[in-house]
Amino acid sequence: MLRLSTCSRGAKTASTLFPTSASHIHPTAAQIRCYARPPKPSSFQQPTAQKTTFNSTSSTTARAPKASTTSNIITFLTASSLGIGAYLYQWNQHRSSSGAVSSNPFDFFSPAESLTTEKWTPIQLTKITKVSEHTSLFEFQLPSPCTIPISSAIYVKDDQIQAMRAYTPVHSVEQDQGTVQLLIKRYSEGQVSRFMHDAKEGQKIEMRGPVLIWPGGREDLKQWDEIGMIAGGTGITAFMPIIHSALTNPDKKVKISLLFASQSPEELYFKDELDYLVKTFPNQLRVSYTVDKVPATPAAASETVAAPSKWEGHVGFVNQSMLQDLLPAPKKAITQGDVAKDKEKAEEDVKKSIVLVCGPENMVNHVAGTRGMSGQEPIRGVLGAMGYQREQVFRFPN
Ligand SMILES: Cc1cc2nc3c(=O)[nH]c(=O)nc-3n(C[C@H](O)[C@H](O)[C@H](O)COP(=O)(O)OP(=O)(O)OC[C@H]3O[C@@H](n4cnc5c(N)ncnc54)[C@H](O)[C@@H]3O)c2cc1C
Repeated sequence: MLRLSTCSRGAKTASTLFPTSASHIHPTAAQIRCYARPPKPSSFQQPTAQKTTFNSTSSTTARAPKASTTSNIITFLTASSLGIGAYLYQWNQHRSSSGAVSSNPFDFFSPAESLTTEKWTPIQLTKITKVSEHTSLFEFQLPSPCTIPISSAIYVKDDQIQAMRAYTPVHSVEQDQGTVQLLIKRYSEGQVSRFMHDAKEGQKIEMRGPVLIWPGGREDLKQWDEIGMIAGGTGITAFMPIIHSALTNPDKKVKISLLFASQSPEELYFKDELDYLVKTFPNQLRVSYTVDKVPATPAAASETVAAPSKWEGHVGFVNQSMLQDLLPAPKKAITQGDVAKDKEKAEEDVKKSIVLVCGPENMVNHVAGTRGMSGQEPIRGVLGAMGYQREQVFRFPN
């Protein structure tokens, strides 16, 4: 069964889509700090103009001790409106200096909501970068800094038709961050992906989350010696933060091997970054690529597409020969017949390596068999034929 508890402001437990029955991973309930930070009143400098006005108002009152009740009320109302005016002025000063997105000056009393699982929040789309013919990177400015856990998803809503879809933040880190980037591929019949590709910079998009998909934070990763990854197309978004987290962890050098499959070289997103990381961490990271097809002629290739003569990766759908020297080997299955000691050893063995699969449904089905609603269906497909068991494979939802 899927657990969908909430992550909310004030350091509550992360939401998770991770199956609670999965025995091979121990979700450590990553704490998500995702909260609004209203400006502190004490940090505001009272503008000189208002100070003068306040002084003159109070001195007027002091010089008229016998003023009537009516004039006292007028004085009080004047002072109050000047006070509110001063506050609004200060708020605007603060907004323009901090770059905060909220347009509500009374957020001082009711803080600006940041991204939360509890409700839809309009988040400003600040930048769109085209990365291939059908795919763009969308950057959003959060109303206030928020920790987006590694391997989490954010829901995006097309509010015209009330449809929502999950997307994986590409550069999530284990610290407060002010922006979120989503890599979204446009499908010609797709509702939310078309809505996003029609969106304009400056527009606000309704979002909800983050929801933890797999515990891939620095502490969680330490339990593994080796992680194998098979990504299909935009499925690479789930793996980029895990790779960064593993490579920058000084406490444990987890080995990572990745097979990245895409339709064409152009759709091998972040390839330059991955190649750079392989050169920088040659003992820790291995990456291999496969594409459905390479462009027929060099002339057919765009500037960003590798010409056929330059293509050195595999061609074709994921198969055993692409995986067998790359991934951590399949572990011995634990059977009822195992004596307690062997079972313990086999369980320990299984814990040390895992294979993650993320991509479009067809690709995941081909590689590991259908995940089913629970994500717990037996491993079939290419990995099943190679002897991988359910305990050693995690199929990301798609
Ligand atoms: C946890 C999670 C994380 C995800 N992260 C990302 C991400 O980072 N980037 C990203 O682009 N997508 C991601 N997805 C997929 C995304 O949620 C949507 O399913 C996708 O954008 C299509 O939505 P749509 O509304 O445009 O299409 P829909 O209206 O749902 O589908 C309409 C038609 O579009 C086509 N279509 C839809 N999806 C696919 C597909 N995957 N492959 C081939 N054809 C398809 C089919 O023809 C389908 O019939 C993620 C999904 C999950 C569950």
